[in-house]
Amino acid sequence: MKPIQVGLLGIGTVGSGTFNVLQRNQEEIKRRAGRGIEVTMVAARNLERARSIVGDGVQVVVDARAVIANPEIDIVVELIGGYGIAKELVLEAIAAGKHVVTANKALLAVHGTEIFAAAQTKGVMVAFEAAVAGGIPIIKALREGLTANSIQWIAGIINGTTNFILSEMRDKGLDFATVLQEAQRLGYAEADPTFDIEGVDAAHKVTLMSAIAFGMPVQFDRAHVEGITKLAAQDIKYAEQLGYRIKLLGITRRAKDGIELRVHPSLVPAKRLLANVEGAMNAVVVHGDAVGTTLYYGKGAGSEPTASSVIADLVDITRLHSADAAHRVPYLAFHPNAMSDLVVVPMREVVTSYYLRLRVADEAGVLAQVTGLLATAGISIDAVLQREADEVGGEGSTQTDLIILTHNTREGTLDDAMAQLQSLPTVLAPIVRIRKEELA
Ligand SMILES: NC(=O)C1=CN([C@@H]2O[C@H](COP(=O)(O)OP(=O)(O)OC[C@H]3O[C@@H](n4cnc5c(N)ncnc54)[C@H](O)[C@@H]3O)[C@@H](O)[C@H]2O)C=CC1
Ligand SMILES: N[C@@H](CC=O)C(=O)O
Ligand code: NA
Repeated sequence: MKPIQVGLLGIGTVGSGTFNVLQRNQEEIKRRAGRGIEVTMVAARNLERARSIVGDGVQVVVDARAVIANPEIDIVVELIGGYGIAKELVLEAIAAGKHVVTANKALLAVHGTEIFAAAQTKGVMVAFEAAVAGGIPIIKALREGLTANSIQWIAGIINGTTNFILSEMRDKGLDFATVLQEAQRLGYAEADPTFDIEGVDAAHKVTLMSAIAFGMPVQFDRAHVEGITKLAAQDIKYAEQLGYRIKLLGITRRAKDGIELRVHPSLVPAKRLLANVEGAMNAVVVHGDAVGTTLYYGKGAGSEPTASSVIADLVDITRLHSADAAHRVPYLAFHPNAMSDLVVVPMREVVTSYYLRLRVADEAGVLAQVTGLLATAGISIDAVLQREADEVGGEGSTQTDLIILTHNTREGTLDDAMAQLQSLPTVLAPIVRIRKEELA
């Protein structure tokens, strides 16, 4: 089947990430979508810069309307931002019968009602996973995974820029303006960063979540919006001393007489997971009546994390419009004829790091013997801890424990080295081995 053809409007931070990830993972994405997905046309302000990203095989134009007018384009991806030209282009794309994918939460939170109505009339999709919490699939979770629930409340850190600012100020003692500049340099901030620091961006996102969670129209104008600009450093410090962290939260909750919709700095107990979400990371807690509390965590901003969500929407649309209804959503995510015969790696070939505990004779040269043997096997050591003999076996003990953390190594290599260690006369008990995962 011919690849589905995509036109990108705007190729800045998110647009370039979208192009690059689609290129890099094209084969795998095709096997999931059941059909290739190709960017064939890009509208950009700076043609030279755009060409340096997409190369010669893609048509690059200044006029975004030329993309919409191209009958070959199936899906228009709006990555310009703002309420101005972006709104006109989205409505024109819908009117032209194109499906639309957008990361533009500002546009949807303010003009969503009009845009969704237009799309409904034309029978096209408007998908916006990237608009809320960047790379975290929170829209899909709310709309599909939690569909059985009466959602009770949602609370989240949904602006990466402000969370980054709060974290860096607290950890490094840096001042507000310096950290904001860094957030801009890293591509986290909105074109107008007051949207971030005054809580507007978070309010756009919580407005979209409230609509999906509670089945109500988007009502950004009703949201309470407070940012972090009035936060004083000493309050952050005092909160810390009381066992709290201050986070900018977006909250929406089913209340007795309606729905709460609010963004403001909040004290969160330091032991909560949300309190430990640092830097540009986002996290959303959703409480449903059936499932209870669930947590979604990941990168809420940046080029490729946001692109990850844009492309997920492209795959969704491609699947929904596949001719073969039985395969619209493959049972195992990949289409049955695109599965590959990958083997499961035997444990001896797995590469990870290890904690080893050796009960050894408390005599000179044992540590050197053990570490020497590991070095000969090519296993590099991350840390060593030798316990005092009397701590291990009581006063006058002749035994002690040697605890070793290794760097990554092949398990087979470690197995062989462990067998050698075990046979040393100075190793007095079976060696304890626990695998260690950094999970970063
Ligand atoms: N950067 C991020 O981490 C995230 C951004 N978003 C949203 O994604 C959208 C895009 O954001 P970024 O990529 O960060 O912005 P950006 O400023 O890096 O890119 C926007 C691009 O659109 C171009 N552009 C402006 N007017 C145009 C026109 N008429 N025709 C063609 N191109 C035009 C600009 O020259 C620029 O290259 C915004 O709605 C933003 O809120 C959403 C989630 C995360
Ligand atoms: N400016 C936003 C970008 C993602 O939506 C943020 O900082 O979270
Ligand atoms: Na998302």
